[in-house]
Amino acid sequence: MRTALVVGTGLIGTSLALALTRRGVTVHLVDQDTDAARTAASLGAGTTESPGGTVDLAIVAVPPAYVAGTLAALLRADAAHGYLDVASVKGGPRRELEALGTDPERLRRYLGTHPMAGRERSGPLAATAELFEGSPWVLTPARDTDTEVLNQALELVAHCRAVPVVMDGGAHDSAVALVSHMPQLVSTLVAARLEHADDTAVRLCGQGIRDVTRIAGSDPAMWIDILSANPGPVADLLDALGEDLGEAVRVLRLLESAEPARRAEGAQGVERLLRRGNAGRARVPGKHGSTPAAYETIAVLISDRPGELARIFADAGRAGVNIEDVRIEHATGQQAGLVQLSVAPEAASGLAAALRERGWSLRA
Ligand SMILES: NC(=O)c1ccc[n+]([C@@H]2O[C@H](COP(=O)([O-])OP(=O)(O)OC[C@H]3O[C@@H](n4cnc5c(N)ncnc54)[C@H](O)[C@@H]3O)[C@@H](O)[C@H]2O)c1
Ligand SMILES: O=C(O)C(=O)C[C@]1(C(=O)O)C=C[C@@H](O)C=C1
Repeated sequence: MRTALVVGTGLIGTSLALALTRRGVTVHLVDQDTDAARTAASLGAGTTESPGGTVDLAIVAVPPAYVAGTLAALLRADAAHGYLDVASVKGGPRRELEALGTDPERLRRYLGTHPMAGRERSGPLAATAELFEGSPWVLTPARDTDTEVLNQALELVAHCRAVPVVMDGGAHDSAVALVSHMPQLVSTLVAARLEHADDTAVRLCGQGIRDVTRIAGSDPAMWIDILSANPGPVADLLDALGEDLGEAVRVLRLLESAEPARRAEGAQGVERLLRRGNAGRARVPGKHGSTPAAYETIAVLISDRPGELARIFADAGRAGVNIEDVRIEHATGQQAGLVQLSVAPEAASGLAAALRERGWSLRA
């Protein structure tokens, strides 16, 4: 990739533009707020000059509600060879693009992505080139996504030193409901309890409450968009959390009892909740690089036809396997390449069998 167009030069757009510029890519910056684009340029993220032609990759980093409209306009203008967005929800933008009547041939050149890194602050001044380092970056290719665009996305992720994770768009939206959207609301609700709290209590805030409420400082406008695009799964999770809260209240009331047996039952109930929390917390992975995971690699031969890579990812998705990393070797002068898929060891043999069944050739 030699040239890129970044539309939306806030936190995410400017951060990835900084990373691309550092790797020698010429980045053109556009924002409906010209001050934001100028600020990004002054930080060294690229130029506000128009590309004056088709760029290699257009990256749309505007709030979720404006993603489909922005992409549709870029696609109509043939602004780039490949198109990505980075919105926090994936089902909505694609459906909207289809509903806008986007030519299916052009739609193949679009890939929905989502970097799982961010901050509670918005705008170009909050950006850093290192924002995505070691974090997952989800790619959601459709069955017919152009392989070249998928490769461009992998190049972007590599330039940002993030870790590509390939997923189906719907599975992505369910997963982020659990690991991002529900936590945002819970942090918000805990912080909201402080709004009218007594100063004597607020003065005592230590690191615990800072950790729990950091993301409560996020931009409401952005989160209205995100939650509007994923309300059902988040509401279901909060329903379940409400049951846990009910249980927490029940066992705490037991602890208030004068009867030793009821107090003992209460203590056991509290311990159960705390241990479940320990178990959940233990599953939160460190950033890639800090706790390296041992993956197994499956090598698949592909022909140089459009859509081959997207087809492998779709087949892995159907087999229920998450691809943790991917490397592609193109054999020079040959109409073939080798795709190295890294997966969790327990998933490797199942994935190999599923791919063989679907006609793929695996290299030992
Ligand atoms: N903030 C995060 O932690 C985070 C993390 C991952 C992905 N995302 C996603 O990245 C995208 C951008 O988020 P952000 O945090 O950088 O927001 P931001 O508010 O910092 O930046 C958004 C920028 O988009 C511009 N903009 C809005 N509408 C536009 C339009 N129609 N055309 C051109 N520019 C327009 C705004 O002026 C603003 O500068 C969102 O889709 C969000 O879901 C955010
Ligand atoms: O750490 C933060 O402040 C974030 O905003 C990060 C976070 C997240 O929930 O992990 C928030 C929303 C984005 O879609 C992706 C990342």
